[in-house]
Amino acid sequence: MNNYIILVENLNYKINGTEILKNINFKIPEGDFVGIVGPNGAGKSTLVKILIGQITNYEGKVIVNGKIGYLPQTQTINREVPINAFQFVLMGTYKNIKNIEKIPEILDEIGLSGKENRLVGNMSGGELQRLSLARALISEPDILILDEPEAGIDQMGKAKFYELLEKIRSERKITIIMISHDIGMVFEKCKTIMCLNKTLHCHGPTKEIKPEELKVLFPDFDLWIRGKYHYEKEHKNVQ
Ligand SMILES: Nc1ncnc2c1ncn2[C@@H]1O[C@H](COP(=O)(O)OP(=O)(O)OP(=O)(O)O)[C@@H](O)[C@H]1O
Repeated sequence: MNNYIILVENLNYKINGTEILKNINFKIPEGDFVGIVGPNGAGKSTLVKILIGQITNYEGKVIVNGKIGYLPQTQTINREVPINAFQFVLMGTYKNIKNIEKIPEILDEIGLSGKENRLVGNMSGGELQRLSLARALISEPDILILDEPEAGIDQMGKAKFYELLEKIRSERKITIIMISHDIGMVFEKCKTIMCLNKTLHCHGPTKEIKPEELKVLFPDFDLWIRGKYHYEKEHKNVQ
């Protein structure tokens, strides 16, 4: 595969002599929707910090062929800061203040049309997640990277958010990389799965990865699979 938007070769990263990531190799093609799964402490957030340039003292080759929009976990957002939705999205314009004109359009795209004046502190977890998405999109990224977008959102909010992500991916033709602990949703929504536990345990198209392959990494995996079937049975036709 020659066409890639991200290339990682022989990546190794240690903290105080402890191996955090070991000999990681992968390519991500343009337009992919990748779910990164792995147990707690597997190195998922560390890998993302390397991709977004927050960690630089690694060994190996990391090439990113595009602009990244990053969504941190919603819980890291300080709701006490008295700003409204418009001002929150404005933060994402960073070096390109001209994009300010696109804020109403982007709020419309993420389903918060006309909510410019709503205080961020009064928003639900799901609304805040979508607003973070707007903040990341305002810089018109080629790659969207999300860290556990399901954290703090109820099941229905999650399903809607994943549908929105898929719509944005296909309409804007961007690449999405998402860390997730929701294996059921990852199997359902992502095109590709990357399973990390210090080394890259497996990486490939979702339909070619067997849930059993992930069992060794997730002791309570059966629970997640049951959750997936519950979702399919109970909520499939709910909009
Ligand atoms: N600044 C740091 N100093 C020491 N150890 C660290 C530091 N940052 C991360 N680690 C360690 O690196 C390992 C990987 O952490 P990381 O946060 O990348 O895992 P993760 O897969 O994202 O975990 P989780 O699913 O729990 O968020 C963990 O063992 C963690 O304790």
